[in-house]
Amino acid sequence: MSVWDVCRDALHTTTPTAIAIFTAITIATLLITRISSSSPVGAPSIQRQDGTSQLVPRVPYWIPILGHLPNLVFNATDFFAHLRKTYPDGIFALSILGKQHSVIHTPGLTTALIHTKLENATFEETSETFLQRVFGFPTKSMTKWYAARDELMACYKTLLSEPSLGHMVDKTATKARENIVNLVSFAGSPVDEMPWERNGDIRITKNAAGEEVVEASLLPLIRDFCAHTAIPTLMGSDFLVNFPDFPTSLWTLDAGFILLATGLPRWLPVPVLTRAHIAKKRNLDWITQFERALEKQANGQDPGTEWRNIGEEGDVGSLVMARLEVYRKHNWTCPERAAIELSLLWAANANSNSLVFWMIVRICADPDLLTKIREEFAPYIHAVQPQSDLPIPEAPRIDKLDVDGLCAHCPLLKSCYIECLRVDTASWSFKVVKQDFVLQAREKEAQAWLLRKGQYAHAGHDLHNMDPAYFPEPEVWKVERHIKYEEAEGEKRGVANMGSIRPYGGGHSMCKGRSFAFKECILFAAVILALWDIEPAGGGAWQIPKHRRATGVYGTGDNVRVWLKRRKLPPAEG
Ligand code: HEM
Repeated sequence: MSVWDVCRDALHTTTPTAIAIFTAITIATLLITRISSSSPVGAPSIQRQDGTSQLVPRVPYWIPILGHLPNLVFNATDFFAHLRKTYPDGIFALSILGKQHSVIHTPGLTTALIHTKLENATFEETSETFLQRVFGFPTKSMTKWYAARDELMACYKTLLSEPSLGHMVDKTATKARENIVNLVSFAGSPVDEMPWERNGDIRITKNAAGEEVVEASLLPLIRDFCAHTAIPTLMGSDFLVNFPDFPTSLWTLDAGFILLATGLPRWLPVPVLTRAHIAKKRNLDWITQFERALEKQANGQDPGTEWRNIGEEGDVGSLVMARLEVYRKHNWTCPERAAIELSLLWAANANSNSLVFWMIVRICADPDLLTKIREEFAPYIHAVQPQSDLPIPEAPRIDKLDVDGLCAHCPLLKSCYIECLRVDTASWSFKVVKQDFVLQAREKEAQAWLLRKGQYAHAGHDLHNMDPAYFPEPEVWKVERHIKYEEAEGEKRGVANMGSIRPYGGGHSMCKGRSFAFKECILFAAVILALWDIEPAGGGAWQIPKHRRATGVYGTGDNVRVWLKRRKLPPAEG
């Protein structure tokens, strides 16, 4: 007898009285849950003696245990927009699977949370869970992790400060200059395509004017172009030559990030999860081979012909080289090292590359803005068309590229970057509360809130970014929002800055790649727009693609098909 037969028989044999009792119990349970869940979190006995700190207001819910989980699964965006309005003081508490989660959405409280002392609240447990479940760090090696953690963290100064940051940016710029002429190669056959074209479903066709154009899917094309251009800066020039499918496998892991983070086993029949497990293993194998080659090189042995550049001064980036010393000092195995580097490569690509995609879409969708941006960056990036008598024209060439100038003197381009971080990014900072503590913004007479041990605290940066109290018409992408004009030397100069937007989190766990991310996003957007004309496939107006939630910068499920053609450039002199 099937389960269905059992249920049908049960329904037939159930008396109307039993159904009435069941319905009454269900309604009573829902009502009791709704009423009992509407008091503040925690017992009144823990209210502070001075009576100044309040318990976090709890959002009522109907279903025991699940709490607000259904709201998050089915309608998170509207649910949070409603809560932001209902709790204008900037904090409310949700219940999910019996755990209390306080969510913060005002800048003052966010600053207080991200700068709170580590003994009050910390992100570390969560990042360790990610390290093990998503990036494959062996659980049995955690003591090694604790012993080396501070030294490994200290290596991040190479990402944040000069001269190493400048070297990274220079290397990325050199590679970008080289690669951008073949953003699409017009090769006509998959074997001859550039590695970043392979996921872009490339076709050569003609536009209405009869010009040859390449039709491509924009998100995979941009994402892979950025990955193939920036990863050598961290991992050296051999890594992607040996493992050209690494970025594709990284996106597969990224698509299953949340499922991997839950710790669900590999054998569960969930295709995204299975693919993510396979991708994780493949990526770890590849990075382990890289680590073995680095180790051989460090021991004065031959790493093999496929790693011929690994020993060149400056080929592998300073962060990876600095960490190599720590790994060797603490006797880490190559698979242990690989997990840490996989987490770095994910962090370095998952957000920036999609952000460049959004910048290109938003700028190209507004032809006036595109013209102004090209005028703005013209003094810092210049490309020419070399003349030739041959029937096939030579590839264009960037003869000037000044990344510092692009970053410092192009407020409109910078404001595009900031507006995309506001609209197209949904990062949250997340902490586990380790002991009861009072959270209070620094403004005068700000309300103090009591957070309790064992709860979770989240700063929902996107809730603030979409708050009409701070950003009028928040859902509209407006580039001018972040620019202020100042008088300097008799001239009006625009200056763009982040204001209260915090896409990189803050405090102890703040993004370590933020300075590099800013420079590479500006660089990539500028080189793409300087050399290429991009329009929707088939012509016509752009449709802004719909967001699909990701871990930070949004992705999209829409296939944005575009036509790309080389811009008409001035002839090279001489
Ligand atoms: C637009 C691009 C990027 C965005 C929006 C972004 C955002 C973030 C966020 C929100 C965090 C967590 C912060 C917190 O918990 O408070 C983070 C962590 C991190 N990011 Fe980024 N990131 C970007 C690019 C990069 C790049 C290019 C790199 C490396 C080159 C990088 C390296 C890291 C690292 C190593 C961490 C972990 C920090 C830690 O555990 O202490 N990120 N990022």
